[in-house]
Amino acid sequence: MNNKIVLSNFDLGAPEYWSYKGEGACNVVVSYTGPHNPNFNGKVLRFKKYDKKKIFSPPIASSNSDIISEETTVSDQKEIELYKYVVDVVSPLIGSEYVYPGEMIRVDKSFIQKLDQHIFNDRPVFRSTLRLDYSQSIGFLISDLTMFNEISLPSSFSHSSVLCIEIKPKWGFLPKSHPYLNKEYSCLKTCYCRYCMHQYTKLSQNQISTISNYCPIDLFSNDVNRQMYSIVELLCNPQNNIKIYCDGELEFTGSQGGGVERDRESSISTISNLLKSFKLFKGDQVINQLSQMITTILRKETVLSKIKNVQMLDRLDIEGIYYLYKKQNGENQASIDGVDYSELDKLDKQEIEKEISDFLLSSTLKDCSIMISMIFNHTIDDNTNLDDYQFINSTKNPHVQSTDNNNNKLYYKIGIVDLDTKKYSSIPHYFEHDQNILKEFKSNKSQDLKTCL
Ligand SMILES: O=P(O)(O)O[C@@H]1[C@@H](OP(=O)(O)O)[C@H](OP(=O)(O)O)[C@H](O)[C@H](OP(=O)(O)O)[C@H]1OP(=O)(O)O
Ligand SMILES: Nc1ncnc2c1ncn2[C@@H]1O[C@H](COP(=O)(O)OP(=O)(O)OP(=O)(O)O)[C@@H](O)[C@H]1O
Repeated sequence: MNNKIVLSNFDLGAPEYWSYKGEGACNVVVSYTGPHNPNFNGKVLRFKKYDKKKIFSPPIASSNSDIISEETTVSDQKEIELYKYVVDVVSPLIGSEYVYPGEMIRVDKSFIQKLDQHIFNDRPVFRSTLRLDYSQSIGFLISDLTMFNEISLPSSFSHSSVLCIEIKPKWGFLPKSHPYLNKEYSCLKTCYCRYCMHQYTKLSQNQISTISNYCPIDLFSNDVNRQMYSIVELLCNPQNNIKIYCDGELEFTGSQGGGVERDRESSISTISNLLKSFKLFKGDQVINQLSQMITTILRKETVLSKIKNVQMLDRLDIEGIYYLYKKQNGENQASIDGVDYSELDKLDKQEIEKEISDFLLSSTLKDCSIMISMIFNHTIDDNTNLDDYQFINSTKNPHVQSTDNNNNKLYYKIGIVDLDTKKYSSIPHYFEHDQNILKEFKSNKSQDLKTCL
């Protein structure tokens, strides 16, 4: 295998050629909207934001023999490590067909500074306090997963809009019961999923205004009705878990995703009107038809099971991992009555390292997003039977016959984004966060709340 990573030098043109596309907690993504350029059409750039915790990042000579470059900063080194992690570790586990690591490119610092100013007013206010990291000189040039540029579609699709649904599914499994789990909460922890419990903390901190009925256990369940229900609930209460792009533009998300705060009815009508305006859907059943469409695509693919399998590398739960973390760091472990750590004490040094690295890998997949873009050339109405449609993964079938009858065909592609590494040093925070979520949930959940099993 060729391990050399080439840092390509591109003239990215004027910062004004790039438009704000989206962002999460750590990265900003811009898409190319400048004059025709085969290097950039249908591509996005992903840049890191300034990391508050970073103390100092002087330029240093590259010590990494895998890298072909003249000079890299500490901040750049992190990006290079991230790239290698996605390509060498994550991609083989979740399937290279779903991973678009893109190309690592060298970027002029003044470009980043100017781009930062250019996009500032388009960014959600609650995110915009963290500016782009001016010390970086590396960016990622990635295929725009909201579009279909690199795939040749039949000419009858040339006037159809591209619909892209992005889902941040979160944790799709329940932990096993372990003898070292905090007894006060262990019954809750094994019956209610992390997402559903976390809703109560988010509500108490005014991050959300209503508890969502979306449950990741439904989405990952493989039960078609539970899956469809989960997508409907995501659409009705989007928070930061669902986004809708039409022709590459972000048109709908929740307030936590950078959108407007809406109630259930308003979300339903906004989505229905939006998809009707793009002539993608018509009638009264837009939400149900859309959720069936997404469910059908996900069920044809292995993306959910692959994500869940990696998430389940969290075998010991954060309560076990934090115990091992403290042991590694020589911290005193207070013995708690009735709590049995013997299972953990049996692990040797290598086994502890393996459990912790698998836990961090799992944490990456607990926070990733799935982008599903689709294109179809007939408006879907209430009478459209989606079972009559042929759902075609366009990346697996790139050679489309233009003479085919394309009336009942829907082409889609899927990419998983945000596969960033999670930090070892975050383990104490993860433990504290976990216990706070459990505490808040225990004091506020109603007696008759249905479990996530
Ligand atoms: O811990 P969680 O489940 O709240 O996840 C965090 C996300 O919150 P969410 O619950 O999805 O709203 C959080 O998302 P938001 O900033 O809330 O949109 C980040 O993705 C965060 O990642 P990082 O630590 O900044 O790399 C996520 O932190 P990690 O736990 O993945 O490190
Ligand atoms: N390849 C891509 N094509 C199109 N849009 C993308 C692509 N990658 C990311 N995006 C958009 O940009 C947004 C932010 O990207 P990303 O999730 O990587 O940021 P992040 O800061 O790492 O997120 P998080 O808060 O989850 O850590 C995504 O939610 C998605 O809408």
